Amino acid sequence: MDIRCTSLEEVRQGIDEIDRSLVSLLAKRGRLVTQAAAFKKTTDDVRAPARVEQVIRKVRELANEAGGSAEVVEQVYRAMISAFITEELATHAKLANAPSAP
Ligand SMILES: O=C(O)C(=O)C[C@]1(C(=O)O)C=C[C@@H](O)C=C1
Repeated sequence: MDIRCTSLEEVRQGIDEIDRSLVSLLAKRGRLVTQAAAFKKTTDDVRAPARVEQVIRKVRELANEAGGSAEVVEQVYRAMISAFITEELATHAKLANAPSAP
């Protein structure tokens, strides 16, 4: 059960606390996405549109189960994955240009 806030300050304290957790989880997710680049051959593999749609379907379900907005969660996830794809493409390009081990 969510705590009922009695002031805007209390609301913002709650939001700040959640942001701390979210940013930490985003950093952790980012490190996993970076590792994914090493397992992919082409830039199409990096973009993996079918996987993106699978993730979106899943997080919409999770949002509904949690009593949140599936629309908001989808928008947030599409923006987030787009940023991670940019980062993963950069990692993929670096790996492709790196000299291979003897
Ligand atoms: O699942 C992958 O293959 C990933 O690289 C992760 C991820 C994601 O952020 O969820 C990122 C890039 C792809 O477009 C698909 C999904």
